[in-house]
Amino acid sequence: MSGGEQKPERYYVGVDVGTGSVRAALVDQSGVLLAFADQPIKKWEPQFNHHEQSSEDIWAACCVVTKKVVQGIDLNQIRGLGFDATCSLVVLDKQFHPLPVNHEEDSHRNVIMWLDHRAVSQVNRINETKHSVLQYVGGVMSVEMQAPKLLWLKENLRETCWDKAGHFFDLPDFLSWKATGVTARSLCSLVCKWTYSAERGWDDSFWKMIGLEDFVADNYSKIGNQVLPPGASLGNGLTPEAARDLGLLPGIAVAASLIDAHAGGLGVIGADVKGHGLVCEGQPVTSRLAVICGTSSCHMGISKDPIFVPGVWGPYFSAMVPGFWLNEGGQSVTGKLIDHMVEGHAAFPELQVKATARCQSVYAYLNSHLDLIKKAQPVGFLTVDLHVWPDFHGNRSPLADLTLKGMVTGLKLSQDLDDLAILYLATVQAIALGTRFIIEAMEAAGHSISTLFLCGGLSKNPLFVQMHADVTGMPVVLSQEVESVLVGAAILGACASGDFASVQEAMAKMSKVGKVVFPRLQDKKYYDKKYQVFLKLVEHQKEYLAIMNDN
Ligand SMILES: Nc1ncnc2c1ncn2[C@@H]1O[C@H](COP(=O)(O)OP(=O)(O)O)[C@@H](O)[C@H]1O
Ligand SMILES: O=C(CO)[C@H](O)[C@H](O)COP(=O)(O)O
Repeated sequence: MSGGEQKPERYYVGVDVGTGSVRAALVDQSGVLLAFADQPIKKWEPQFNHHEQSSEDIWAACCVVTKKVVQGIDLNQIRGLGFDATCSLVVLDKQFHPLPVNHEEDSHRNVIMWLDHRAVSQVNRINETKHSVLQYVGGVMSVEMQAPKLLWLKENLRETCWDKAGHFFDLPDFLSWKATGVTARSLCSLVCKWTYSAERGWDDSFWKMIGLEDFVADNYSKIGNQVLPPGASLGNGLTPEAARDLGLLPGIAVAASLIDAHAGGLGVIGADVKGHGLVCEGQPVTSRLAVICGTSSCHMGISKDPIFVPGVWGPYFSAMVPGFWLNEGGQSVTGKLIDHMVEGHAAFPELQVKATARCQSVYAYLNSHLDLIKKAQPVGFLTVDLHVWPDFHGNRSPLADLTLKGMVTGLKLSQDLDDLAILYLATVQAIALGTRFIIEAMEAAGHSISTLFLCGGLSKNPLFVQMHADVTGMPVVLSQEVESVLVGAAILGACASGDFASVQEAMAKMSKVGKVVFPRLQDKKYYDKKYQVFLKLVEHQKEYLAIMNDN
């Protein structure tokens, strides 16, 4: 806790539910984190591509971390509470009790996680309709969105789940309901994951066409017919029951929520960049791309007018920054891919022992190991003959092809630590090359991006950050607060409290530039060649498929 007599008197609590853990922070009016706590959450993978969680487990973790960050604080000084979360699907019955989303009928597991790919046949059928709502999700609906998952539940768990269901929530909206008892949904979740339009509302013809006419018949009461902008104050604020659970006072303002990537965007994109030598200083905010890198990476670009980017989600109106359109590019697994590559390598046990002996994370150890083996050359040059295509969980953007697979070329008959470190480097580079691929698609459609604003767990990795700068040729801005997603959640609480007149005002006051990492332009030629190979990899993958499918 920071001391001093000038302590601001108004605090906000931000709660961020990621894929692997729940985090909370106590944040002051200038966006400084005064306390932080985190807690892992449970995940189940009962079969390949099925990923489930428990809303009760998640809420319990929210309570643990919130109680921790407000310890020792005069609770009267806490003015507002904001939640963000992954865009997972929570299913409750008519009495708001959890319903099973699995064949095992385990009602504890009532959340289909965002990365769950069970609804492939459903999403293919939805895309075949070519309905006009698909224009607003990049032209192709993702299996990670809610409509295919809902259809899967109707087709596969009719009696045990679908017929009993009373409420389908996006996880961010579940949390605000739990805190306030208000079932209103956030415009962010409904627009980005449920095909709701900020201008036109629900499109009856879409739900009828895909076989979910049930929602139309009951006026969308199960998926939300009251919609509020993120940061709007909900009902009478925190209920006495939720206040007891969270260790806060009843009645404090609770905001309509955001999806986690969008909260990260709010936490970083509005910062005052004066004095950092950044080209975006003289440019509109639309020249900034927020990249939120955790289990997945999300590339959030805003525009004054709608921009249709094939394979990039959106354009979504007012889903992140009010009054702006949002395009959201993404890579479904990034942090998860790095962990997969590192943990699956034969030298991982040796890495763990050595990193533990030095009291380092495995990533910090690998980064210093790469520095040792690179000798005089730049570290990135160690992968001259090792290339990775990172779509181990399909391509979210800009190809929007969930059938794509990962590729590695340049393997040797070696399984030592050097080999692991270089494979890790090639994976990090592949993720950065994927970001470049997304940026090029966004620019080809009309965006003009000059600067990246990175946050999320992977932004703590200096190699990941430098590779994003080198591969894209753009400066990367890191925020003063590493946990910028939590600043975004706190901005919501601050807006709900009425202490700021608008989300824009809160963003300008609460997000701050920390460090800027510039690209090593002298290495540009090398990364241009790596990018050329990168694009060839997917071309070749498609060729292999065509050969194998040829009768
Ligand atoms: N200190 C660190 N150094 C390097 N990478 C890290 C660090 N902490 C987390 N990561 C990476 O970030 C990922 C998780 O990011 P996080 O934002 O916590 O995810 P989520 O929000 O999805 O729960 C992990 O998969 C890991 O690869
Ligand atoms: O779809 C998304 C945002 O629209 C995110 O990928 C999803 O919410 C998971 O986020 P994270 O990788 O931070 O856990």
